[in-house]
Amino acid sequence: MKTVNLSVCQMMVVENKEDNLKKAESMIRRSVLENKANLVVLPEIFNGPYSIEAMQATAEPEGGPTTQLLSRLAAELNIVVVGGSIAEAADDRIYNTAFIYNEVGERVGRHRKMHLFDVNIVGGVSFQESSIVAPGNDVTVVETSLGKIGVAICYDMRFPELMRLMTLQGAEMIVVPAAFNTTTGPAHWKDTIKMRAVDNQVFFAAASPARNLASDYHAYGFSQVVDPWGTVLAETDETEGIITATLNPQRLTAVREQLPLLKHRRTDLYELKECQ
Ligand SMILES: O=C(O)CCC(=O)C(=O)O
Repeated sequence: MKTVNLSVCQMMVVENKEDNLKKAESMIRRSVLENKANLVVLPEIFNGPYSIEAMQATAEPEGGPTTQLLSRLAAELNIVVVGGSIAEAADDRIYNTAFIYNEVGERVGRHRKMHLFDVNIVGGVSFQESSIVAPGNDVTVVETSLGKIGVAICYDMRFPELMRLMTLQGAEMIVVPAAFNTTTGPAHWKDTIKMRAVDNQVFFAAASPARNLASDYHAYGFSQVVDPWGTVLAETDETEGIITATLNPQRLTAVREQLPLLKHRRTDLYELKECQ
């Protein structure tokens, strides 16, 4: 991989789609102009609220206004964009999808969330994502000019097998647009980010929306970028803002050489395989 300046835009997502697109555009521009980012990441479902009703209302196909904007900005600013995720209308279904664009605005990857957030936590959050969203079936590792980027969405990051598969497929950075909440966030967000980075010896960036108390779903916030040793390179609180970290490829090489976890796996005793 190359040296990467990664910015996470922890944007305040509101009801109105156009306002969200304007906000995403201005934060992507600021990431480049103020922080010299060459990789910019947005949060999960950034163009409308994270709710069943809103996802139905904001769903659009690839090539719609949201992906057009992301592609145009990637080309104009000469950056790689991991475009958070959107409700994608395709095949008469809705997917929760991240689109990834390169420096000439080409769509170089697409991740459809594989693990859907169907939970009922007593005294806390309840959500039935599968009541509207269909699951994706593909592990996503995107080859870019900056290096190999594994992309997953929110609840996907709780599944260590998926993170390891991406690592075995060459991911050097794992980027996760996410929207944990005020129940599971304080309990698990930072530990999960750290352990996925440490287990797989990758850079790990998790991008949340800012917390909007006017919406039904209270996102946790606290976006983070962590290095392959588990050191936090950048983090924030629950409010809107941009965080930026420099990812140094020598750090990844050094950690993997000095603590060779990936080489020490007992693949004679166990294996992780992709089922077709
Ligand atoms: O895993 C969690 O606690 C939160 C997951 C989530 O909010 C999501 O997948 O959108």
